[in-house]
Amino acid sequence: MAANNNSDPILDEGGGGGVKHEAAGEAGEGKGGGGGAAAAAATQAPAAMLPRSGSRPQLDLSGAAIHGNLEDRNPTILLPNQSDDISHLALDIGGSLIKLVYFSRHAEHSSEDKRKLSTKRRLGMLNGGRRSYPVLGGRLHFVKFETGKLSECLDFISSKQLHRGGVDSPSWRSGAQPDNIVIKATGGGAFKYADLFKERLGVSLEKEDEMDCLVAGANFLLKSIRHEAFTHMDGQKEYVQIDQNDLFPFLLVNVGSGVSIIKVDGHGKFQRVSGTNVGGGTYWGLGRLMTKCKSFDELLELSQRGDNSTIDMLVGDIYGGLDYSKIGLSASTIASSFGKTISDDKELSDYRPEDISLSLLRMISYNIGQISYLNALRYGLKRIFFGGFFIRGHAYTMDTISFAVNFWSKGEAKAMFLRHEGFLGALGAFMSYEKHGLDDLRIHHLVERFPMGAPYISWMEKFVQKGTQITAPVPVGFPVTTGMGGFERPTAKGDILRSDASAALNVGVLHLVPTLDVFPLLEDPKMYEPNTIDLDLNEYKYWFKVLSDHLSDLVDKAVASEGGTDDAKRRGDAFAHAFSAHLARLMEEPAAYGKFGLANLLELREECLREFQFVDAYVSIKQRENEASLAVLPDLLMELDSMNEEARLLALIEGVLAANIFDWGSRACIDDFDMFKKRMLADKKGQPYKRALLFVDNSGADVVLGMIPLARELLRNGTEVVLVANSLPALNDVTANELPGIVAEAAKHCGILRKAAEAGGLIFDAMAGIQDDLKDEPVSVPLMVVENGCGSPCIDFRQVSSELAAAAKDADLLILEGMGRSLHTNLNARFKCDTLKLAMVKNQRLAEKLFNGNIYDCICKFEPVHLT
Ligand SMILES: Nc1ncnc2c1ncn2[C@@H]1O[C@H](COP(=O)(O)OP(=O)(O)OP(=O)(O)O)[C@@H](O)[C@H]1O
Ligand SMILES: CC(C)(CO)[C@@H](O)C(=O)NCCC(=O)O
Ligand SMILES: [Mn+2]
Repeated sequence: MAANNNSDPILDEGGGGGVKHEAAGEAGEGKGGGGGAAAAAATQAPAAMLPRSGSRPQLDLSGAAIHGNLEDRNPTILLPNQSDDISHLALDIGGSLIKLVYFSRHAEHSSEDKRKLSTKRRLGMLNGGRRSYPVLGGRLHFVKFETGKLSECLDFISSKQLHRGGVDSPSWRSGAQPDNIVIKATGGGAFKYADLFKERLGVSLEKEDEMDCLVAGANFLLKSIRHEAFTHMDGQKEYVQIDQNDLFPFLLVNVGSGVSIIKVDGHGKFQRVSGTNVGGGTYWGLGRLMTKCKSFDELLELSQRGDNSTIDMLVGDIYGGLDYSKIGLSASTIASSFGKTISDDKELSDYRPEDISLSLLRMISYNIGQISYLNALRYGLKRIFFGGFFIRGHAYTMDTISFAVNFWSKGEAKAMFLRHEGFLGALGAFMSYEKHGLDDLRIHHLVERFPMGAPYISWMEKFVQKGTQITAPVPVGFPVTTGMGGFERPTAKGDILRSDASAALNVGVLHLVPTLDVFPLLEDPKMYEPNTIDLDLNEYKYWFKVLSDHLSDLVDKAVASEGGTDDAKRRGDAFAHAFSAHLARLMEEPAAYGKFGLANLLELREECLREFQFVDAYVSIKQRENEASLAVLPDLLMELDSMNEEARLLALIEGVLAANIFDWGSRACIDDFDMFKKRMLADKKGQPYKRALLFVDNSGADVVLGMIPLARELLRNGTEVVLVANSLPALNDVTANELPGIVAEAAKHCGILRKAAEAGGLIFDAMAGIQDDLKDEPVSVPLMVVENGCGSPCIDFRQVSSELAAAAKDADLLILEGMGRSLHTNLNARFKCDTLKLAMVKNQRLAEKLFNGNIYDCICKFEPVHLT
């Protein structure tokens, strides 16, 4: 059988640039193959009815579309942009910046099709009411404006109608004037600008206490976002796993215009213990006066090229170049910030703005770090979280603060930073809306995405023009410490700081998905790590190249999948720019989006396609593959049925692996087949598996000639089979929407499949033209299809669909198939039931790295729970 017949167009080198049509035809010569490639009847739904996930959020398709079976009498019409009329917006109006957090919600797409309902009934999921989730599903967006440009902020709110619940809220569409809209607001501006909001937008600001909000926001982030907090030392960012049971007490330092220092003891339990008026406003204000910079970012950017030793008086300046080691001060330690400017008879204009900016930045950051440490010491606290927009994700600022904390506490206290640094107050204000129920959110309900702002077409054009600007490398300071208390000057990688437009690439949109669950069969969810290999810079470089090389091919496919129209081409262009921008961003800072693994990277690409409204780039390729494979299925089934049980099991597993290990000269790097066979055959007299979850991968030969025949064998043994497929398209992976159609087609050739599919609610009506193969033994166990909650070629078992979680409850066998789900992710994952991981390693580099093996080596890893 051809090695690449279940080729994954991106994950494998072997597969090349696309799904090989011929592969299914070639399958006949192999061990587990059938013959011929005559076209079978189309099995797939037209593109219009494709992905609809109940679990993961959907793209913002702008137009209405029919959902469900087109043949249905009353198909549901989706209004994808529709949202509810709840309060959507909260504000934090500070001395320097206005922060907005707003929520957009997608309507619950009512009618689920018959199949899904029947699956849910079978899985016991229909007993509760419709609103079984305490939290609303939707997205949280984060935006900021300068307080000095308040009217821009008002225009933004007004253009998006955020104060009325969003452009698509019913009240807005019906033109109803909301009479008494109340918006939660915190920060001084909630008092100062209340009248202006009333006047301009007709809304009342409901004031929430600033400190309450800061604490609520920080607690929420630390509780609910997996990679929120990180340390930053010597240019290295490291995410910190927060132990929920050991979070309090901590010190929260919010560095805004001024600095508030708060001791936090629990939810709503805190005390503002100190503060300092030397803060972000000081840096920006003094800096502006002294350097004539026009923006904060310009000032920060200058500092990256500065040398503070021309301005600061160093210990060495005082000690004739020597360290004062007796008290622990190196010659390069700043003895007195700006101290050098006293002795010179120089004017301000004689100093380089770069040097001034750096001196100021160091003075203020160091001072904040030191005061924070003293307060931590005062209350015996070990952890200090720093927020506020003064931090601005700037490496040098964070390093300086960390250095001060580390130096003065002799390593006892730890400075940590928050990805949503400046949004603590606004988030806290947002959380004070009770009806959002955000308190009930758990970590697995949140998915962070990094959209570029599509699908606003006019904006997209701008994006294409600006693409190069955004993708330009952005410098970050990588300061080097010099022993006792000193820093060398930062070495900048370039000369501009990430612009505010692309600063959106730091904080994504938070998707609240209450239907996601932790997979209940994970042995230890706390220890679970989906990604097999850490994406370090080297790995990034490799994947950057793979993904970049493949980009134009993907764009071609995507554009073709949308009919190749001008609009599709434009979107294709925009997608390419957007995805390249993401890659460039991650290359310069792999941890920019939180702790990012290969699974996240691959999902990012799929999400990016969706953002630019490419519903399913591989739709026609998948269709063609399925047809070709279905045409050879009857022959394969016949061949399989002529074998004895043992030979058949081997042929089935090889069929899934899509390789004849011997003919290909490849070996099995992990080969537990005999163990699996023993469990399946020898132990069979005892007890067959009760329920198997089969995680399927690619369309075409992979699913039709690999997984479906394997499913059939399990059914024949009396095992219930649940086929688990993607909720949303990803590459050529088969989706949960497509799979029932494929199974129904396959069932035309096989009584076992047909009976099981009927029992599982996959087939309702007696099908015309069915070939009733009476040789098949009768089975009554059902065959079901459930969605996995993902739109990625990989799977993260911490966040799966509630359907899958329900199906897992009675499962005693998992079969994970394909590189994405059983190699790139989950190779080392342990489950509470027997697990079979099947994959062919279609990537030389990975084969070497993981197994010291070769491309086309195979993995058949069986992990029984009771090794007896
Ligand atoms: N684009 C920007 N414009 C102005 N200041 C910025 C910008 N980006 C970062 N900053 C820094 O962030 C600081 C403001 O941070 P933040 O928004 O957390 O405080 P604030 O809420 O405005 O102030 P306060 O809480 O004291 O009222 C500024 O003083 C400046 O140092
Ligand atoms: C006045 C606030 C709380 C406004 O956000 C802030 O700017 C601040 O904490 N300033 C420092 C004031 C002080 O404690 O000295
Ligand atoms: Mn503030």
